[in-house]
Amino acid sequence: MKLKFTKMHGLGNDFVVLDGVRQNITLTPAQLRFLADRNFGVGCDQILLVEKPGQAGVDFRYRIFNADGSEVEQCGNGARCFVRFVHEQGLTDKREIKVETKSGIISPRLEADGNVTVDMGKPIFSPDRIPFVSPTDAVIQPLQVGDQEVAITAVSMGNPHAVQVVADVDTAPVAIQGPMIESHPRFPQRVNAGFLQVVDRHSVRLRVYERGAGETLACGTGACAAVVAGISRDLLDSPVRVSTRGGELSIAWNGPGTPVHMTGPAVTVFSGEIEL
Ligand SMILES: N[C@H](CCC[C@H](N)C(=O)O)C(=O)O
Repeated sequence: MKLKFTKMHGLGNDFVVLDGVRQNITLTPAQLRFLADRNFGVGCDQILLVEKPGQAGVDFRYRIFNADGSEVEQCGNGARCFVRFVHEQGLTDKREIKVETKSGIISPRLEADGNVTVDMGKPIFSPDRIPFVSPTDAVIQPLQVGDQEVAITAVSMGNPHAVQVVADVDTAPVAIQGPMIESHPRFPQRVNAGFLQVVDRHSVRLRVYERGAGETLACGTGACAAVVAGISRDLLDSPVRVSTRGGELSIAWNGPGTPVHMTGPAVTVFSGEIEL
């Protein structure tokens, strides 16, 4: 099967984007892993599949697959690339669209300056989806990681995140603790592991060891989860500039019961075809 694809990235978190509206696409986990393979395939952190919506009042459905072939609930950098893709492909002329994901509806908007703002929906504390009640209820919990006990805040942006505060992201044990937290028994669906350095109340540095992909240059939902965790622990005030290895995101959140808004770039690199 010849498959058309477009290679995109959001701050270096890179994607193979597939038009499942004009192409009938069903991919096995092995085919997904092949597409994501940086030596034998195209290479990416996630595959994004654009489909017709499954419900009224929504413009598209958006399915997200990690490089390991697992399907997940949400992808923030991908949402920004998604809206640029459907616009560039002529699948819509709207600048703001409603998109159905596995974890709910998000609304990405193409800004005049070329950036994209996404209403990422409301955060939920702890991947057990325990509803967030008040700042003091932010779930700060000890997690035994090898011979270390780390204090994490569990936040769901539709997908699960375990965020810990570190003194310096450059020296944080991301390569060691990342995989151990990702597959920790505390998180039966596995988890994305965030390492957050507070620079001041409106700026942070962040590294994320992503579930199903390893450390990426940026993680959109990870930036949302880190800012929500930081604000809930009274370390940050909205809006927050999040510096990742791939560049900067701006995240705004006005507290419990309100959605998180993320603003950042989305870049199309090239389009191609691959024989599957
Ligand atoms: N690895 C994530 C999915 C991709 C999220 C990330 N690329 C983003 O920009 O939010 C997970 O398994 O939940």
